[in-house]
Amino acid sequence: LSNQFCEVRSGYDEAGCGIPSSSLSSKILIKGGTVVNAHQQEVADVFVEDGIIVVVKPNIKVGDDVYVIDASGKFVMPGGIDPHTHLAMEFMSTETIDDFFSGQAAALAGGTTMHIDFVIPLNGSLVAGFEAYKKKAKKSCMDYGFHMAVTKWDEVVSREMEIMVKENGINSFKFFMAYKGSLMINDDLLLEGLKQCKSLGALAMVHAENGDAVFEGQKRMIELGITGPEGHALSRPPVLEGEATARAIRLASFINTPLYVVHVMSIDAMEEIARARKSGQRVIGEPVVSGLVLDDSKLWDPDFTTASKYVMSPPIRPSGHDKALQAALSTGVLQLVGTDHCVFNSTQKAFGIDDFRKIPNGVNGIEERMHLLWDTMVESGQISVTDFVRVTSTECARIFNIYPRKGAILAGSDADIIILNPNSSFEISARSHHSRTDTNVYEGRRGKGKVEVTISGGRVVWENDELKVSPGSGKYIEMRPFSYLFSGIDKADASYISSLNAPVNRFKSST
Ligand SMILES: NC(=O)NCCC(=O)O
Ligand SMILES: [Zn+2]
Ligand SMILES: [Zn+2]
Repeated sequence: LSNQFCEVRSGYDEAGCGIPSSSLSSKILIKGGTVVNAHQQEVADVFVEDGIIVVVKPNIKVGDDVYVIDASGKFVMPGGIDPHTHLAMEFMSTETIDDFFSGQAAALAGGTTMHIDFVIPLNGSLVAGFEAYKKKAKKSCMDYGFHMAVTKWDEVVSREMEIMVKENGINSFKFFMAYKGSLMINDDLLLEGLKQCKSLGALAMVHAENGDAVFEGQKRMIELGITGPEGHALSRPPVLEGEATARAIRLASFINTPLYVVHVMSIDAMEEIARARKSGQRVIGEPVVSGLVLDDSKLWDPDFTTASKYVMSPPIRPSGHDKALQAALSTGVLQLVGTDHCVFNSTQKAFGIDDFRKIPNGVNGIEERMHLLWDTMVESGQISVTDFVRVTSTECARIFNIYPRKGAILAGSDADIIILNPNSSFEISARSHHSRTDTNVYEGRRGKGKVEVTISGGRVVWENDELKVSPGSGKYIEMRPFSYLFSGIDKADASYISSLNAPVNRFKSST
């Protein structure tokens, strides 16, 4: 029954959960673990009360009313923050199978304690989209925030962006450069959006693929009779991701505002980001776990259910891109890791059995991200344990301006904490995962390092392979504008203007 989870409403322990009710105590002491922050690691105890970390130091003494967890030999780390998810998203004529409860329950079982989901406007309206997502998120069992997509442009949308930032706790807007005919925007809109983001101190995010060229590529595949899942990848090659990434970077440079490139899947896109960052531009690159650990080979699998589960955009690339993205993450070219968790079950994927263009795009990852990254990056020696915390949690909190409330094990931070045993191991399967989908793109993967305990908002929600989660216990985390990425932008603008060396109104008549 390991893929079931107990729903616990505060105050009682449902029969069969198997977790001592003392773990529901509002006071927790984590003893003797190695506490890891992005800036340092040290052996210390962590004392939590009423959802907040109260003190971090060695040898804390407590009374009998405290639930004590022995973490010796294990790592005590900030819960993961997934910057990129789609729960209960209406997309490609269907809706993702994980909602804000099942997706978050899966996240908690894998050591992620906060995620930032993308609000999709309703008929272009940001306010209507926000209201709809607020309702969807009522069943949340962990903390969450929102990015907002912008899919059309007029004065109303421009004003709604301001309302989102000033009244609704949103500090990032996503522009889809692909999905022609649905979410896709053009350069004109992107420029307007970048300007408005800059003036509001909000971060512009892009899904970078050339949507017009993808449309052409899809026609080409269909004309060639390539209708299976491999046609998806062949219709949108890396060059189209590189082109759109370069274009978005140059437009952001022209406006002089920071840019965040979501789901960087190819060497082509990564190299554009590397070049821009080398020149001093503020560009953030987010690889997702599928791009880091998978290659495209399974798209050619003779079984449609198997092949179609790998369809996502941008596509999972041929072998070689994965290793290059790992290297870029370990050297700081890319800064944080998301999942783009956007799951459809095999029945939904089968909508595209005759035509890959109808396969709903998206893969799982919210439960698997922390384990796969630990195994792939830390166990292999590519990154340190402190870097693991940085790329899975702290950097996300900094970029979206919620650090050190989130992303740290410090006195005063929210008690979102995981305990990872480096000597234990994990195995991934759709039979045991907590997502509602019936397939898993990481099926059969095993690795070292296991999240044994997850504490969310000061409550033990995952222990002994059992989940104890309650709908409605998650909080909406408002995110303020003008993160560190905006510091100094005004000075750069001023020096740009003085560098123009062009007189104002030089030939304009004074009359
Ligand atoms: N990535 C994907 O295939 N589905 C989710 C929507 C998006 O992020 O583009
Ligand atoms: Zn996208
Ligand atoms: Zn996405």
